[in-house]
Amino acid sequence: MKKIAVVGTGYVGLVSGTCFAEAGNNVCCIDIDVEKVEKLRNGQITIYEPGLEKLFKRNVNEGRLTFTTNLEEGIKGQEIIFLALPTPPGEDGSADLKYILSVAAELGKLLKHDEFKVIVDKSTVPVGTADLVRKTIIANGASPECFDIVSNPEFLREGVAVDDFMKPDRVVIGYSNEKSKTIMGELYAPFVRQGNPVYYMDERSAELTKYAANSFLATKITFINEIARLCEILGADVDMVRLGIGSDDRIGKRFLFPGIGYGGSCFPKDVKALVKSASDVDYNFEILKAVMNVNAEQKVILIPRILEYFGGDLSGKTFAVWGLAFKPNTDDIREAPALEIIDDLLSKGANVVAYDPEAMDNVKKLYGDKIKFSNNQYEALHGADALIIATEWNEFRTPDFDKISSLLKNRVIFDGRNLYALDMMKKLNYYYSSIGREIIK
Ligand SMILES: NC(=O)c1ccc[n+]([C@@H]2O[C@H](COP(=O)([O-])OP(=O)(O)OC[C@H]3O[C@@H](n4cnc5c(N)ncnc54)[C@H](O)[C@@H]3O)[C@@H](O)[C@H]2O)c1
Ligand SMILES: O=c1ccn([C@@H]2O[C@H](COP(=O)(O)OP(=O)(O)O[C@H]3O[C@H](CO)[C@@H](O)[C@H](O)[C@H]3O)[C@@H](O)[C@H]2O)c(=O)[nH]1
Repeated sequence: MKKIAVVGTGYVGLVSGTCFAEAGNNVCCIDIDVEKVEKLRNGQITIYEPGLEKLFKRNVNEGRLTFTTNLEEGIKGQEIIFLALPTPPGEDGSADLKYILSVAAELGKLLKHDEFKVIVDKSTVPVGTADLVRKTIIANGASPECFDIVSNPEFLREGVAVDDFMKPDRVVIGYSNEKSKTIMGELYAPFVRQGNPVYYMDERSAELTKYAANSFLATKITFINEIARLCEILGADVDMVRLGIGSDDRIGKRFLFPGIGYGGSCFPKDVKALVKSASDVDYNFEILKAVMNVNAEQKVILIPRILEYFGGDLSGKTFAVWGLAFKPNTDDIREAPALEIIDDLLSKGANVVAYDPEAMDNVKKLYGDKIKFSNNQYEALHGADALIIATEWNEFRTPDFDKISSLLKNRVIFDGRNLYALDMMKKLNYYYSSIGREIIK
């Protein structure tokens, strides 16, 4: 059993804190957001993540998982301190380290000379941050003997975060001190029983591993999105091409689904930050610059198609939008393609009625009454001129097409996630435009 503090109780902090507690550790999560901590203390979960609530409630009830807003109280007696703080893009695209460094400065004042604590960067941070955190802590009064820094990037995906955390493909630990390596190895032992590796490496390699992983996956998605564009021009079907290449182990089937671009809180900001890190050392990361440009176009690739279908004028038209979250099984709308599509439609004078199983509350906070929200996927279709599918929630995969046809003004679907078979859409007599496939007219 380890005694752990997790500073920052957002997505990563809450998932990792809960999963560490589930493995029998004593975990105190710290956040400056008073309202959030109050809810969590009362056993109320603050994010939608399948499978998390049950573990969260069990560990809160059994006293292994506690919450506070007070850093000093939260780290008291804890041997490992995780930093799960935001690293949003700054104005120049670089990861903004203000949250990490302000907590590091506070820790410098709080660390006691007669205790040893391992301070772990769980946030996604640029190469050199471990050094910077170490220097900041020392500059604020802590002696170098009373702490060590470890870089332990997190690879969980939203929507399947509990599984990703409990059974990680790999754990990456960047360290410079044998004592910390042993402590981290003991902490992760229950999570790597599946035989998956723990890679121990230097801190700088661990920091770069995280950016390289996300940037590679964003590149893979962007590659298939460009193949999809080519398929449309050449009359090929991207879903066939995807299967044809994905069954080669060297390429792999995963993360090869074409769509309306990658979004979320990680890929967009991490690709941008790696390009900036590279340019800071005079390296021009050309592939990633292209990835960013292609993805920006991909997010709104449906708009010219919609315009063309409606003869260039969307004013007064009403669009039903299914899916607002950046991907299914989450309520997260950060950098969601749906929002860019909605903004574009509104700017062209169209009306939007949206439905998402989990993300509507978050969108309401941003849009107020600029768009309408419906109680279920079918209600959104009443009198709409077309349906736009932006997120591949399971419940959109096999809908009642009779119902859709009776509710929509026209049988028109723009599908950003390739949910339906072309043959079926032909039979149902729809105008159906998807990504990298024939348009059914
Ligand atoms: N979301 C993901 O799926 C994911 C996965 C892997 C890695 N990451 C990385 O993990 C880091 C955290 O991401 P997130 O999505 O959990 O962020 P988040 O925005 O959901 O949560 C961050 C939390 O930190 C809190 N906070 C801010 N300043 C604080 C302070 N001084 N003291 C205590 N708490 C403070 C905020 O109130 C918030 O609750 C980022 O670097 C991100 O890139 C995220
Ligand atoms: O074949 C695919 C797979 C994903 N996406 C899109 O890519 C984005 C990101 O998806 P996903 O990676 O599943 O979600 P995240 O929760 O953002 O997870 C990514 O970002 C996290 C934060 O760094 C990392 O920890 C994870 O390993 C990494 O997968 C979403 O918009 C998806 O719609 C596609 O378009 N096609």
